[in-house]
Amino acid sequence: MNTPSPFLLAPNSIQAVLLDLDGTLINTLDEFVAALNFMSDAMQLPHASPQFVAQTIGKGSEHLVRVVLQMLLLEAKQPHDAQSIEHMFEQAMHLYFTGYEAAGTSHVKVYPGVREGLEQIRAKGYPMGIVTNKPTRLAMPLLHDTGLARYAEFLIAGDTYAKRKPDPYPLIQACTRLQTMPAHTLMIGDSANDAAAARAAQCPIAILRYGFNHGNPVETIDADGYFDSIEEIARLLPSIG
Ligand SMILES: O=C(O)COP(=O)(O)O
Ligand SMILES: [Mg+2]
Repeated sequence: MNTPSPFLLAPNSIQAVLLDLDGTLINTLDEFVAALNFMSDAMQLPHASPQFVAQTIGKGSEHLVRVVLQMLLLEAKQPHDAQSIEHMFEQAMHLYFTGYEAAGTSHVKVYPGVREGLEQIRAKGYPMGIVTNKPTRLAMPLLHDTGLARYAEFLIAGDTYAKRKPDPYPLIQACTRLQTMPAHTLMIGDSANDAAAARAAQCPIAILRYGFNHGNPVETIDADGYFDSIEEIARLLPSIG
């Protein structure tokens, strides 16, 4: 851990940038909580705490809904087995999407330094792509309504391929689309999930300190550097355009 960092030692080897979405560009904790509360109300379950939601974000919607549902059933002392959970899971996913879409995008918070950083990265000549575990139907409106879509050449979402982060597959596909070698493609994320995918794809990985790292301190992530904003990362990258 914290061994020599290809990115920090050689920022001039970078030719393109990949961006995670939740916890990196935008903070949609309130939308996650609202969607899960909508689901809970319809299923007559208690509400999950925002803290529990924050530490469960980042591995895709199915993971979030499954873990929260299991936790709430235990809390409500509702008898359940693997089969009844599967049945309820389908209904829960449907309610979760309805709740998330009803929450809208008008209150979504773009983290400080994101717009400035992406503007600089683009001005310096780096093509960018987004690789998130969020499903396309939730990610696309967020990118358009926040105005962040204009910075990315493409969106690879949690349902674009059968495999998602921490699998390296979406990052390797992203490099193919950008026509850059993984070793020259910097991944910027907020969680151990992003770092595991980047390490396996052999992309350098920069981690933001402000996101959601499954409830663990960011310094426990095997990464090439930890940063307070995307603008700070942008300043390290030389102009290539
Ligand atoms: O788990 C999610 O829904 C999103 O996660 P990501 O944008 O951090 O990949
Ligand atoms: Mg994230």
